[in-house]
Amino acid sequence: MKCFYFTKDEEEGGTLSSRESKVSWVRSLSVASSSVDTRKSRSDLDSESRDFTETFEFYEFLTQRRANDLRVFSFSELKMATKSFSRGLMIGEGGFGCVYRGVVGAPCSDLKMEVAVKRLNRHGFQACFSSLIL
Ligand SMILES: Nc1ncnc2c1ncn2[C@@H]1O[C@H](COP(=O)(O)OP(=O)(O)OP(=O)(O)O)[C@@H](O)[C@H]1O
Repeated sequence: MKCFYFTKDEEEGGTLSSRESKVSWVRSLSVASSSVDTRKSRSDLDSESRDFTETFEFYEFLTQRRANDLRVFSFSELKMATKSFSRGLMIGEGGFGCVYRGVVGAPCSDLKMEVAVKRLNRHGFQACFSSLIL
């Protein structure tokens, strides 16, 4: 799992699509990072920025990691995937934080995947995920 720091400005909630299906993951974090829009300029990103995941620095980080063929999810995406870390979706708790059931979508597709999302305790603004094991 890969974890990231985020700012405290995350306000987005969200609902999940009703078109959810269980998918066996061959690799967690498996969606290619090529989905990152390489045409964005620094000024485009900075003018759109609301949190670290939308800054030019984070964008650079994503493009540098392109070689490993992993998709990096933003905190907003994981927050939405778990309905704002709903207690009703909590499936476990480890030494470093709680684990939630969630659903994430693949880019350019209606495919939905069930995942386990761990929200780390430190400041409460990091999260990571793996495939859901039932
Ligand atoms: N991929 C998963 N699918 C389903 N349930 C999971 C998954 N990962 C964790 N869980 C649930 O969450 C609980 C806590 O998992 P976690 O990985 O946080 O444990 P841990 O290794 O003790 O944690 P930590 O690394 O924080 O000490 C597990 O016991 C399990 O019930």
